[in-house]
Amino acid sequence: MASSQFSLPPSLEASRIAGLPPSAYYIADFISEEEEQKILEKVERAPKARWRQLTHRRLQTWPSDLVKNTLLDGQPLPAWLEEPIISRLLSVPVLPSSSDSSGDEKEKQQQQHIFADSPHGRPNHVLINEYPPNTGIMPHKDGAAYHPVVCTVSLGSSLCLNLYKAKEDGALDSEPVWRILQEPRSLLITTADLYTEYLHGIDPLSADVNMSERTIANWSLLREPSLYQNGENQRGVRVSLTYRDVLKVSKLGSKLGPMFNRRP
Ligand SMILES: O=C(O)CCC(=O)C(=O)O
Ligand SMILES: [Fe+2]
Repeated sequence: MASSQFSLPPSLEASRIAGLPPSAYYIADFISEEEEQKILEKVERAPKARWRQLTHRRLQTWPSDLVKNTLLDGQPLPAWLEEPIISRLLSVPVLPSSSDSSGDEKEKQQQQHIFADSPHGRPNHVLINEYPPNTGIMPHKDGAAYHPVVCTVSLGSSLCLNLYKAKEDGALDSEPVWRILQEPRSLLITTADLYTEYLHGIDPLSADVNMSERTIANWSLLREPSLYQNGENQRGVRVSLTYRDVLKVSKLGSKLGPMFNRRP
């Protein structure tokens, strides 16, 4: 069987998830099967010390853990997390190209790419989470360390991400307001209100159920909705790569004095 190829939309606008607060985007075939396999191998072969084991889930952080919400400048991201994902991410304009050349500066920037407004103009940090069936992540917000653009590439298996609205008193409705199905090789981008006003989480289930055009926000953007015609998704091991721009990067070298601060 020929392996699948990636396929990008002309602009993110074409991949907007309708019915969600602006802006969330879903691209089903962001990477090819071959690229997916290469990345999964790298994740699995990372040195054991790279993994942090939580009760049910394990994770890796690249290039390093944050210290007080700060990324210590030093190591760049490894090549296998840079290519092809970051350049592909930055190659998709947010808005369709307009024939009107008199567009203002703001509009031009938005046309560039999804990280055009972030402090470093690109993601500088990747969190890798591994979810065997029956594992998930509690509803949470991603907090103040990052620019509010989250790009998640899914590998290995499909599962549903739930979005919750926090009530005035901080309590949480038990039912999600929306569910997004993330297929392997897909890219999900969430920004703005979805970052600041809503929580996201993954239920620890062996299967996602009750899925349909009515209950899954990105149903019309799925690669293979026919796989879920009975409303069910049996989960396998799903690995996610979460790309973000950490706002604060500490120039450790400059604190150590001029000897350490020379750049070739
Ligand atoms: O795996 C995912 O899709 C979500 C991960 C997540 O929410 C996080 O790491 O903050
Ligand atoms: Fe998160």
